[in-house]
Amino acid sequence: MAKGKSSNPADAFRKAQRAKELKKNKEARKSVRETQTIKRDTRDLESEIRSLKSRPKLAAADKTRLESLESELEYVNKVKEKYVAEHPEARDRVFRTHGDKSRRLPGHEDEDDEGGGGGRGGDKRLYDESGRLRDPTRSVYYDAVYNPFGVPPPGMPYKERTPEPVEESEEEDDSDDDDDIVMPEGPPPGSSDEESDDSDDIPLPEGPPPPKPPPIPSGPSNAPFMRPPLHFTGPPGQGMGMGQPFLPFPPSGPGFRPGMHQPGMPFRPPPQMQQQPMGQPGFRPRPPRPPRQPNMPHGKAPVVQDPLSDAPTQTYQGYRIAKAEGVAGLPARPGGGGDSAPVSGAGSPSLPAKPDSKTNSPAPSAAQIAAATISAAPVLRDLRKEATAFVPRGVKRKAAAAPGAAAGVRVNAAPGAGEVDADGDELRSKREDGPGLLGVLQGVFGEGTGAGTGTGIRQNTKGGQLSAGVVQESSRPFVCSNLILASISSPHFLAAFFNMTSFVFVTGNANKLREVQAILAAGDGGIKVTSQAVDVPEVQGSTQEVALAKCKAAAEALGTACVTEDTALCFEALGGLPGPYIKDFLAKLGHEVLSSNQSPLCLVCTSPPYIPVLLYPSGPPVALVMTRSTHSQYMLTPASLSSGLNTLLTGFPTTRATALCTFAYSPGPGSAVLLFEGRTEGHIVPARGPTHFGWDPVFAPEEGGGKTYAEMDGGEKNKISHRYRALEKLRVYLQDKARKEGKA
Ligand SMILES: O=c1[nH]c(=O)c2ncn([C@@H]3O[C@H](COP(=O)(O)OP(=O)(O)OP(=O)(O)O)[C@@H](O)[C@H]3O)c2[nH]1
Ligand SMILES: [Mg+2]
Repeated sequence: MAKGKSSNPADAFRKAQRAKELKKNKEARKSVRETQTIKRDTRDLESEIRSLKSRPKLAAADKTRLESLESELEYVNKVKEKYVAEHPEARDRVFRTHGDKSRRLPGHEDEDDEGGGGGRGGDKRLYDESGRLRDPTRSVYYDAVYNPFGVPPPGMPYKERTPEPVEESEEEDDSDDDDDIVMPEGPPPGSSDEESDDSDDIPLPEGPPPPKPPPIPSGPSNAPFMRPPLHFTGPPGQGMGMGQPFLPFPPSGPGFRPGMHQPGMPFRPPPQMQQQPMGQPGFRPRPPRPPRQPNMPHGKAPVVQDPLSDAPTQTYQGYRIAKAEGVAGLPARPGGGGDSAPVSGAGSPSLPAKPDSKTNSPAPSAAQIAAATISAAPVLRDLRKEATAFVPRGVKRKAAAAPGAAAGVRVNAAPGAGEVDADGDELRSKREDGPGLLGVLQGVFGEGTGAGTGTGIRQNTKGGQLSAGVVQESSRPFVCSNLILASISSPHFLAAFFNMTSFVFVTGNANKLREVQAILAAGDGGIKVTSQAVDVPEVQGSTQEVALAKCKAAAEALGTACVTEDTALCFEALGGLPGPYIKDFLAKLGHEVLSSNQSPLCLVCTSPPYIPVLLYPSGPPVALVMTRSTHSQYMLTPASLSSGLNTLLTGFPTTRATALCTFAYSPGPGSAVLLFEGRTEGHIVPARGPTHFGWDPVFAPEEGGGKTYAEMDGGEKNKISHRYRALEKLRVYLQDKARKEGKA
């Protein structure tokens, strides 16, 4: 592989294309510059040179300036000479300075001398008597549809666009006409140009000059402004002034203005009116200018946009349109028959179709040519097309795919968010109804009834908003907004609005406290418990007396409201004993010695006959205590009352017992104490189950299905226990009390 060359043929091709393009652009720019140089008017240059030379003494700066001007003039003339050598017929248009009369064709010596001001003749030559521009198409503001008079916007100075070489020559022709200069015989200068896509040079047509234009029918000479026809709708190749009959224009009444298109009548503007009366020698009808294409600058659209050119910038759209329609559709200009108007064959059904080079359509006949009409239909701009000319291709493709969407193919920008309807709007599917906040609250606090009292939540519609009410005794619902509902879960709110209260439970028994908390937690809530261990003396007496004394002492010790609890286990057979003294009994006796889950006790008699005796704890509560009576003999004696709480009832006809719980509430020191009792009936049975809480193993409640308290789990016991029943009464009291206090 050669060094420095790309191994990628695609890259190499791209580079070659790029180089080719750059070269072409460079040549195009060069060509444009040369074109501008060729058409440059050197009179100002020569005038300044003469002025400088006429001075007796030149300063250094003036000398430099003179040299620069001379050098510049020499360069311009050199370029012009070169061009004239290739296009001799263009000599007069190229050399038109005062100092270069020698270079001009005979008969043109006086040209430009009359103008005085040169150039474009000043204001008086710009405007006609009625103050309108003689040639509005030269105005940079000219638009065939929107500004046919070329009037500058308010506050803006009038500016002329830079003419193309061809137009320059026309311009000169026009000025010649204006100056009443008799034109020499021969082809008009304007016919020397040839339209071409390639603007690299100024091609001049070969062959004979075009014939003289046909006579123009006379029109109203007092027409204030006549615009050249916009469209020549004759067959291609037959431009104006090609010997074809020029169709007469419809008569125009006084005050006729371009653009006043009468309905149902094709608009055919009259030919350009010149100051010189038509028909006089020297009069040459101005050839029609090509109509301005939408978004195209005036005049021809050069294929290559020269950034250095002072010509109005041509838009891309204009270039595309010119290339696709205008330039491609321009007829060949045989021999240069003056400026050609774009030919439209497809625009009118009465006109012959434009010949297609691909299909080798025959050339239009004379009849077709004769039937050609000039159309001045306004050029309608497709603004939408213009605006979207630069839309990226990818977007266009998507837009082109849009009809598919109409056929049902839709893009859901939020998949999963839901179905869309025919209009693409999301269909709001009904969500499954959940309990919602209201439902949750109602599940917790109940659903308040309309007129009754009690606590509950119910929906209330007010002002379209979901509200909730708490039905209380007053039957006056508390209405709150959704925002307040959101804060209902706070304990403070619950305590305040649902009569939640708390109390201090004075006890030294952890098992008691645990059960109280569990019972309250399993209930309908609303009561918080804190515990305090206070060593208070327990008096003797009935359960009530003991409970009252205990609570009173606790309240006084604490100096505040409190709750105490006292438990009694009352054996029926013993007249209610141990009752409130069960704690001491339990402490002394404990549980029974034998229990069903213990291994059989093997007793061995050490005296003759030494018969081993196996004793099992089943059967009647017979407990035998083996005592040594002699040194060689052991005796089995009943255990009797000597051991175990459950053995207290041995020999008694009933084992029935009552578990009694008494809660005592003191509102405070010195206040009356309230008692709340709960009872659970059962039997004293041999101990079964865990032994961690008092006499639970030996108490079998009647509702327990034969189980002892100890054999039940916490939940089971707390539903039927003496403590639960007493506590429930206390809760109801405290909540009612709180409600009443809250109400007050
Ligand atoms: O098996 C049991 N199941 C129970 O449900 C239960 N409740 C109380 N007890 C026991 O009965 C005596 C009560 O005496 P008691 O009321 O004076 O209680 P206490 O002194 O332990 O505490 P407190 O007085 O500080 O509250 C104490 O030995 C408690 O252990 C229970 N035993
Ligand atoms: Mg106690």
